[in-house]
Amino acid sequence: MSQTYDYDVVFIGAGHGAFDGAPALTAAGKTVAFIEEDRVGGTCPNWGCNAKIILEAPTKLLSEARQSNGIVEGPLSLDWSKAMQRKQEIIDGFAPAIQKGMEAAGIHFIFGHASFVDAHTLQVGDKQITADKVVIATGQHSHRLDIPGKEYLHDSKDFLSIPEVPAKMVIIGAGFIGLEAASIMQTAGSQVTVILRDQQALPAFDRQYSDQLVKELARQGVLFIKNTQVERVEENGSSYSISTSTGSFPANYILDATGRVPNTQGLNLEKVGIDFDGKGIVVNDYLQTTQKNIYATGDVVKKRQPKLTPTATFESQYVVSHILGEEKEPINYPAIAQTVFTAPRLAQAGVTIEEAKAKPDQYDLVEQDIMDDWYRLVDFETPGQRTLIYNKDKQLVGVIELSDKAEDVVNALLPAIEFGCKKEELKRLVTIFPSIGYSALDNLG
Ligand SMILES: Cc1cc2nc3c(=O)[nH]c(=O)nc-3n(C[C@H](O)[C@H](O)[C@H](O)COP(=O)(O)OP(=O)(O)OC[C@H]3O[C@@H](n4cnc5c(N)ncnc54)[C@H](O)[C@@H]3O)c2cc1C
Ligand SMILES: NC(=O)c1ccc[n+]([C@@H]2O[C@H](COP(=O)([O-])OP(=O)(O)OC[C@H]3O[C@@H](n4cnc5c(N)ncnc54)[C@H](O)[C@@H]3O)[C@@H](O)[C@H]2O)c1
Repeated sequence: MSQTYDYDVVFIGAGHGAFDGAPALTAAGKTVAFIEEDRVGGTCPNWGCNAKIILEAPTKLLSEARQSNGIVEGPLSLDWSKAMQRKQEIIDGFAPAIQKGMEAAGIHFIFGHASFVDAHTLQVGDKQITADKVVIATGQHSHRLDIPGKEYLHDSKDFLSIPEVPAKMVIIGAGFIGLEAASIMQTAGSQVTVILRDQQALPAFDRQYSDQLVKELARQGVLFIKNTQVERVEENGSSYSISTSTGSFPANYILDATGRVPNTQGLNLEKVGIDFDGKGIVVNDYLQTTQKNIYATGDVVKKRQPKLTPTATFESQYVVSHILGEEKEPINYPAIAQTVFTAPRLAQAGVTIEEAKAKPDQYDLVEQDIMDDWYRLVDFETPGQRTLIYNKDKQLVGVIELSDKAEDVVNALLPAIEFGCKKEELKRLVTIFPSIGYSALDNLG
């Protein structure tokens, strides 16, 4: 233990930005504490990825059955309250399990809101905690529209506990959260309307692909209202009326899915000279803030890389290696895979179509219709497409796919993208047949 401080390292926040890396510190003999103001585990296990994918699972079964052209038949129905109960039972186990695991690794928990007193001192309630190094891993919270009637809007945390399937649901925003919620609820039986302030859904993805996903969700019944500003919401008996620049829309439930904002509030960052803005905390190539003994990881960091759980994990592990002196090089992000968990999925990794088209001297694009592959018929897949991107050395450097299994295809191709494999080298892999992994690697253009 340090001579002068209570702890060698204190993490503010107990999400993936903290708990994936921290045990390596105690294993190396460092003293470590987590300060957490809410549930241990943070967003992903409690009100993000895990809750979402558990709720989506039964709707996915329903979609697959519907796609089977009458082979799987019968009066199929979804019991939403049972789906919600199952989600809650699984989720309830995460926070205690993570806390137990961390405590077994020798990490202390301090509960409350942390704010800086100075670069080595944190205030939590009436206690002051000192540390040689601090890691800010405070994540993000939902952006909330500031309009008349905003009290009738729900955020993603509320949505993941929605008690019943509303007859009509309006979703404001067509990013990850908006489209995943639209896909789940339309399949579960709601009439979903998604309001976009501009033309394009999912700006993180190539326009041709995001348009194709919107088209597919519209075919399933989701109504998309583009180029529309939401102006106000009024209560109308047991429902609501949403007034916009292009008309009024009725709803029984409204989801405000207009983005997420870094949790920099109430930390007293100005006082210790840490630079930040609306996109997050400024860090250098070692994830150090403008105060060198204070690092930042995960969603709260201002960065180009997607703000996802595996990114937070990678950063947490990097920071710990840097603190231990094992890693002296700047952080070198790998290809980061990402998926929108709609039905169908949209997934990508590596060089994007936009980047490839901007540098035709460096990249070649191969566009593929996935339905050319017989294996896609096995699970009654809906039509989809894939683009592979190769560099001039014929190494696979990027992929984007819209299909029911896009996340597994991108995961299967990720090692090839990250380690710069050529098509001929990948032919050496003897994978399991028949499977989506085989299919992904067998059909490389
Ligand atoms: C609805 C939803 C679905 C998502 N789905 C996916 C997905 O499918 N796949 C994926 O990869 N990513 C997904 N994400 C993103 C993913 O959840 C985040 O990238 C990840 O949780 C970031 O981890 P983090 O540790 O940086 O932050 P968080 O998990 O948000 O943890 C931060 C913690 O800090 C605490 N905290 C904040 N301020 C203070 C303070 N001052 N004092 C004490 N404690 C504080 C918070 O209470 C919180 O527990 C989703 C997010 C949402 C909202
Ligand atoms: N599958 C996943 O991995 C997953 C799922 C959910 C969330 N996430 C993470 O969480 C982040 C946040 O997701 P998100 O969906 O909240 O944000 P987002 O940035 O993906 O989408 C926000 C959407 O809201 C729109 N918007 C913003 N302000 C608006 C306004 N005033 N009126 C109308 N529309 C407005 C934007 O144009 C955009 O389409 C994601 O970027 C991602 O990092 C990941």
